[in-house]
Amino acid sequence: MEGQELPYVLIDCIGGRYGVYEDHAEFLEKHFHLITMKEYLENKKFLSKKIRAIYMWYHKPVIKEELLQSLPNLKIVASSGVGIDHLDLNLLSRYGVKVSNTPFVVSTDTADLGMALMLASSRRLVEGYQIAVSPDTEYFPADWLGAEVSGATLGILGMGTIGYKVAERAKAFEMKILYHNRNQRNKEEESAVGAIYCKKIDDLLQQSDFVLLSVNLTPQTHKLIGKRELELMKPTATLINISRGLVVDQDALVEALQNKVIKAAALDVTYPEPLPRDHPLLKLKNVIITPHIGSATKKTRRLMMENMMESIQAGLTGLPIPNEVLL
Ligand SMILES: O=C(O)[C@H](O)CO
Repeated sequence: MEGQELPYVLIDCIGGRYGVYEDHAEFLEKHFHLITMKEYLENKKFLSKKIRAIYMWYHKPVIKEELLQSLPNLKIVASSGVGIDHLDLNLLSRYGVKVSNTPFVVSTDTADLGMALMLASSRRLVEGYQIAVSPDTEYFPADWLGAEVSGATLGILGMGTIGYKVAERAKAFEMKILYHNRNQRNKEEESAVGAIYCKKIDDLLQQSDFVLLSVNLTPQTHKLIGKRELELMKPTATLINISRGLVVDQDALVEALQNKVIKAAALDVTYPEPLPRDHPLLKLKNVIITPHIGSATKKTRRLMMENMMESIQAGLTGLPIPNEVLL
């Protein structure tokens, strides 16, 4: 409203790999007074009482207790994306700070990426590209074959919104779909996509040609896939991870890939991100890695920003917060 001061909202920075996009910042500045971390640190005395919300774009700024102590009027943290493993919800709740995320707008793109990774890995797109552009390689190497996706068995670990969207896509590829959910079995969704519920993860691992991880990272799913689980998979199977790197024991994965315990891996997430340049996963031919781009399309990132803006506005005016994350 005219004459009224815009609410002060803390962001990490504008621009760069994890910074708020410039066009998003331009839009947000119509509604908020954006303060970067740098500005905040330079003028802490004045700003600490002013800031009422944090706009947390790609897990930044990092929120530690010290920051919360210095922001007495902080009401809400709006976090981009669906995963909230980077937030200490108990700590935030102790400081009376509400949290929101953007779960629904990211699911379609993330599911698309899961399919893209499965297809790229099975049909060896990255290697194929290298063959096509390399002047020295034989153009159609005789024994250079991929594996078929259509008709193969896909095991989805974590049939939430993203997992379900992967299943819808896999159905169109005539795949046999298995799934496992720790907590709920959804019979309606299951029959809509023709998926078969596996009560035991082990059954899913043993039967799948592709195992796709779309679980949240929680203490229960931390390193859910380790040496034992990899050994249960078929030697011809591929592991696809669109959830969080820490859902997989990465050392065990490297070993399994080097020793051909499983055939391949296609990963949008690792730990750390990015991997150190000399990491063994970057040297293996049977691995495809993308830089955590599940939601990285123009439209989705814009929707995420709009969701976050709406949550902050609701949080600051006492209205119900869309996509509030409850403890
Ligand atoms: O959780 C998500 O939506 C993305 O992986 C970014 O954190």
